[in-house]
Amino acid sequence: MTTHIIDGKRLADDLIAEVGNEVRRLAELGVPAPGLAVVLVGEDPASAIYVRNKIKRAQEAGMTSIEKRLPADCTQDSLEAVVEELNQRADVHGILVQLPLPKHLSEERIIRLIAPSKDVDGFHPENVGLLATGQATLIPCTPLGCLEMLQREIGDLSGKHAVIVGRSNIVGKPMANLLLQANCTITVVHSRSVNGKAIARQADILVAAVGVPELVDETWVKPGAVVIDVGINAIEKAGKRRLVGDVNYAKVAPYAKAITPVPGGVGPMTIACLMKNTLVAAQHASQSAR
Ligand SMILES: Nc1nc(=O)c2c([nH]1)NC[C@@H]1CN(c3ccc(C(=O)N[C@@H](CCC(=O)O)C(=O)O)cc3)C=[N+]21
Repeated sequence: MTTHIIDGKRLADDLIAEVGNEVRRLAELGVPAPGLAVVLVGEDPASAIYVRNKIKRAQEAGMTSIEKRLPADCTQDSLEAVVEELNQRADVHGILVQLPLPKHLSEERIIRLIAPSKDVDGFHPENVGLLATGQATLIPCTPLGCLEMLQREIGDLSGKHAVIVGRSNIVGKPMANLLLQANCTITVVHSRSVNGKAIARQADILVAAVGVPELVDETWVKPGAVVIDVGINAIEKAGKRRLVGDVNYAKVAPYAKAITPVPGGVGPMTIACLMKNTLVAAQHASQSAR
């Protein structure tokens, strides 16, 4: 059996090109360019790299982008003031506040403050509720990218047993809702599950989103499963920093029908879906302005 390696980088390039075409088509109709605002609190170098990447991709897709930086010790009020200003701005259609925030700030309050129509992460409780009831327009970027890859790989997902490892608000839970919408049978396993490995081994679709480097090895995987690795963990190996997923790629790949690599899998698709969501938010804004 040859394993298909899902090329997230190429799919992301394709998706961003599609978004770019739509942005240009809208420009010809006089619709202003979609605008994305990224808010970064603190100086974490990894976060700074992601933010730079998001800004670069937005420009590639013909969007405008602004970056707001606040010091790591900023107050809740000062961050809230930035979000409120972005909520008001007509040229900003998407707002992303890079998470996690420093401990002294309330993520929950910030997420609730972002206008739901500009919440391109899909984290606001209103958007979470719309996703859970099948009415979503802004769907969390990572699960959306995973769904896109699964549909390209498998086609119709109806009746497939999807096991999601991890229950975070940003990946595990929305992934479960999205795959349920796509008619999968869903199991979510997590740190308190009894024998999660045996459950994972029943999966046609296995999504690993726990943030534990290389947790999932071949003993977790049914031969022929499609494996999606959401983890992006920086580890030291032989004195060098490198990125690994939540899946032990070398051990799992020979058994999988298809698998996403790290890097070059879910990560680039997450950013492409952010661009897609920003376009969707801008389209809605221009429709409601008419
Ligand atoms: N409000 C919010 N929304 C997010 O979507 C969000 C966030 N906060 N905080 C941080 C995480 C992380 N994240 C990544 C996206 C793409 C790559 C990515 O493209 N990674 C490349 C590798 C990049 C490298 O080499 O370091 C890859 O997997 O191929 C990584 C990480 C989005 N996040």
